[in-house]
Amino acid sequence: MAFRTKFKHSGGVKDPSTFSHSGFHVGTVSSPSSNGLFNYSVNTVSQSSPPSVLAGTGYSSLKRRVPLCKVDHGSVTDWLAAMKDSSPPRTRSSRVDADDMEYNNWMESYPSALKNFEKVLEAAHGKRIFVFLDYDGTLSPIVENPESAFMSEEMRAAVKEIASLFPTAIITGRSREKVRTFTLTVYEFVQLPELYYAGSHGMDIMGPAEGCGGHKIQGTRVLNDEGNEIVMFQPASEYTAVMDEIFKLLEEKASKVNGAKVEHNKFCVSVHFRRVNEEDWLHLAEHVQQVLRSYPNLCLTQGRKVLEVRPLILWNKGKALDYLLKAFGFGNRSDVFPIYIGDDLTDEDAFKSVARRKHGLAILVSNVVKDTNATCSLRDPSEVLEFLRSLVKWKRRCLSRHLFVGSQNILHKRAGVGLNQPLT
Ligand SMILES: O=P(O)(O)OC[C@H]1O[C@H](O[C@H]2O[C@H](CO)[C@@H](O)[C@H](O)[C@H]2O)[C@H](O)[C@@H](O)[C@@H]1O
Repeated sequence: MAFRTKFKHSGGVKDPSTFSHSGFHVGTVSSPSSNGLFNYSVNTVSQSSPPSVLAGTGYSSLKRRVPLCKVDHGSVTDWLAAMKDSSPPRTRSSRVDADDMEYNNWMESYPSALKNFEKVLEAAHGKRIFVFLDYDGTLSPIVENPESAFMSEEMRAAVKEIASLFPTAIITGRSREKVRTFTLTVYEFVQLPELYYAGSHGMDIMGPAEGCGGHKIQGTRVLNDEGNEIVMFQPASEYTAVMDEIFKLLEEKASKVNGAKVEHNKFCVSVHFRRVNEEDWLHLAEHVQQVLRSYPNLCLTQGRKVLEVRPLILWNKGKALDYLLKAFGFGNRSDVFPIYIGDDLTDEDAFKSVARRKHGLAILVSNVVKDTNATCSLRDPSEVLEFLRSLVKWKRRCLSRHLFVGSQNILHKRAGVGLNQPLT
């Protein structure tokens, strides 16, 4: 079974693989292979055919189209509309029946990866699984204060086990390196040295140094604390100073808006509006837009109640996933099976990257209806935990079966019996 999606992208975009981010763009994207102009208007995700993942579970057409990407400086009211679009005001507990029905219909198109776990295994059969995890909203629940988004000990234990069985990386908007003493890095939240980390939405990668088919991958080789060679790759390294500058400007502007919070995530500055009254959102957006006007080489993307300013380069979580697979030595292999789990707009680039591959699984974490390039879903981090545990259990079963067959063969050999003959 192939885990691939076929989506129609509208808004004048021919090749979704060329998107740089899911978000607003301010200015143009420079690409070495283009004339520097990368013009498109609105990237919407819509479905024209059912995703083939977990085929047979049925399909209900979802007519709604939600813009994922607003391009050009646009009017600030467009920004505001998108801020509201991506911030469903109600929680599931307070949703009315009609919404539940809509959600159930949606689940037919994006079936639960947990309820269909056997099908997941079937699809992954004989392939090498790589696990990619987003952090906020995937491993940790969304909370009011970004500094308190801790993952549970159970989740940490499950991720640790996953990493002992599959190459595993965290791809997050958070900072990988310490930028400010009082801001926690993603590593300080996860605390697992056995993982690889890509911070700043994939723009700050610490990955394995194996390379693909003997070819060296881009990046600087360094030794980690365990003495292993790793590779560091920062495609936006020349933006370090400008990001420091923009952080200061945005922090100053945001201080005028009650509840706004600005986070320095190294190659991305996040302006949080979760604790800002809705009537002040426009005010905040205006401030951000005003600052950005003087920085045509930066762009704005959007996450869960957060506006994120980042370098305008052709790099995103999807590119980071591709880079890491290459770094693991599996860039061009057809037997790789990446599993990517994420909850946010910025994860859509990674979902697209998985969809472009022959095999793999893109899982959206959501308990509300969302347009997405993922092929299946999990409701919330507690289901992510269950899914990871199932994966661990299954892999352990496979390994012990292997071990059992291996030891049987040794016994057969010792007894001088043919390998396929039963021992009497
Ligand atoms: O790529 P991710 O790992 O999902 O990180 C994206 C952003 O996540 C954080 O913000 C989000 O989670 C906060 C804590 O639950 C929540 O308060 C906020 O509203 C969300 O947007 C993080 O603070 C950002 O720096 C990340 O870029």
